[in-house]
Amino acid sequence: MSNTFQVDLRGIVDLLSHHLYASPRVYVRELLQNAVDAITAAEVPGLVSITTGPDQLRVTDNGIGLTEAQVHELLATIGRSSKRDELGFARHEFLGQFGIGLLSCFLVADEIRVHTRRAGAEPVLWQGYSDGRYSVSPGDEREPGTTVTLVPRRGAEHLLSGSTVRELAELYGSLLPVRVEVDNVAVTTGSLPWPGGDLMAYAQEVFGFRPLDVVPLDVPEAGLTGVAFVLPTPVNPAARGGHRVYLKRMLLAESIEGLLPEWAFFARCVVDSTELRPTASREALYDDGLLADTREAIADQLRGWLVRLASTDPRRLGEFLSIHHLGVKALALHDDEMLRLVEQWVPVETNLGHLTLAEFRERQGVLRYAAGDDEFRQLASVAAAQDLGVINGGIVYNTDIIERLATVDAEVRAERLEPADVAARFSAVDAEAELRLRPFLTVAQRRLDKLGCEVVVRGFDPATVPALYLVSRAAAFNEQFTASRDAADDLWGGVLDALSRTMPTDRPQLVLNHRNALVRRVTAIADPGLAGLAVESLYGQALMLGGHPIRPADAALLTSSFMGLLDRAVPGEDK
Ligand SMILES: Nc1ncnc2c1ncn2[C@@H]1O[C@H](COP(=O)(O)OP(=O)(O)OP(=O)(O)O)[C@@H](O)[C@H]1O
Repeated sequence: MSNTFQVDLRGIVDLLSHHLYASPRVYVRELLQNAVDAITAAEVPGLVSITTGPDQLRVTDNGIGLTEAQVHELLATIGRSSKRDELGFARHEFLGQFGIGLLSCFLVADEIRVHTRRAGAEPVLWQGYSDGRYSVSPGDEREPGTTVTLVPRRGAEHLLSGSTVRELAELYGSLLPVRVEVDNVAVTTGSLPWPGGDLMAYAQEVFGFRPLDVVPLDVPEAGLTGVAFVLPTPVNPAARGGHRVYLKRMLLAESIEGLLPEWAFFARCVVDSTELRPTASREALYDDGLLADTREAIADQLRGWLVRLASTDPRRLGEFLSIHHLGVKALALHDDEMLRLVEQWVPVETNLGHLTLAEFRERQGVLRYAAGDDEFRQLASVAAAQDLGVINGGIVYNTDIIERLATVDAEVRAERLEPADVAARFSAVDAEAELRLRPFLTVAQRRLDKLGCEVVVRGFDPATVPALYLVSRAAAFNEQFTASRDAADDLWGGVLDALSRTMPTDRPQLVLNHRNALVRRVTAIADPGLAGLAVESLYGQALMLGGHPIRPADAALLTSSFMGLLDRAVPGEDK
């Protein structure tokens, strides 16, 4: 036995309003679309005229109209559309295709009236109700075309008011190639705002900003033209910005995602396409191969813009990067194009001044970086004095970008600056001076032994730096390790003790600069007590200069050495 599906219209309308369309306001778009399609089918110079009033809304077109048979077939059959071919494919020239758009009127009205006439046929009046009934009767005499009348549902009157309808018709339809009037005033502009025109003003109007630059877009395979506006202020690349997309000049939505690759976060586009397809809700682009190709083509055009800027207008590129460098750098971590852009164009802080990574590599042969800001500050001037370039890897993403460059490009060498690299370039003091320093060094070493620090004297530039506290990575690990062992309970402490026997034992060093006049005077102090206090002070100063953590033992030492020096510096007798 074969039966036919029954359709519960209320259920379908509920489905549309709550699950398909984001807002009942889309009914204006659907009515406009049907009118424009009817005009396209009729191949006449068209006019869509919308009139509003307290009791009803009317949309009249001089399009192809419907015969009585078509009214039964098309208006009363959900999912039936005249805009698909025999094989069910959307016919290219039309906006609609799904055969459900008219139902959106039930989001705002309980009754839809369609008064229509096909040239050479009798006029027909179709009345459909949201409870699923419909009737067909002979219509009054009229010109070929169609008038759709909606009677507002109670509570939905504001959605059919003159001002709302005008706003919506303008929003969706302002670029349509067919003239559309609301209460006798045109809402259509008749032409696309690009390629000519005042696009700066246009961006201000639609997006509310004055772009840094305007990039024309053209993707013939998607029948796409438009513009990308480059944002004049920084944005978070993770916050997806939508694009304004028109399909066959009808607005799809103001905030469409997926049109640009993630790295192009700095652009907002307005485009019109004849080939891209909408989803059934007409609120998003259908995600197919054509959309992927289009995305790629737009990406190429934006990339081309960046490359062009680099060669023709570096000043503007600099401006662009100073606004968007954080986003560009963030994306450089997973996008090779952006990585190259950063390498070539984004200046980073180095101890040789601000340079791009490419410039730095050209001069130094290697991307040598200090992993943290503190490490950089401590070593920058000393390393520079030894002709050792170093990049501040402590600034956002720098270290990750440098390491990634070395991973993707075999030619690039990245090297983390080890304090030992700097120290290796220091010169030893001569044998005679060494001998003279010995008593001082013995005192100094005794004072700093309890802090696990080794004291050495070397000559290095700049002479203004009296002392450096150098911690190799192994020593830094050792320090942390000792701190956790001290804090651990017996069982865990035992495990850590056993481990410590397998660890390298190099200790942090306090390197006193023999070229520094003060240090030279300190090393010549005959009084061991005063020499000890001076070394402790230099130790404290070097710790702070390098931004090293001050442990409780260091703090105690700093206080006692300061008090000791003060005691000796201030004249007078204790009572
Ligand atoms: N103003 C009109 N003039 C002539 N025919 C119309 C008009 N409005 C609707 N129709 C006919 O009714 C059919 C159904 O319209 P409906 O809006 O439900 O779907 P559609 O436009 O085909 O597709 P979509 O769901 O994508 O909008 C259309 O295919 C068209 O044949």
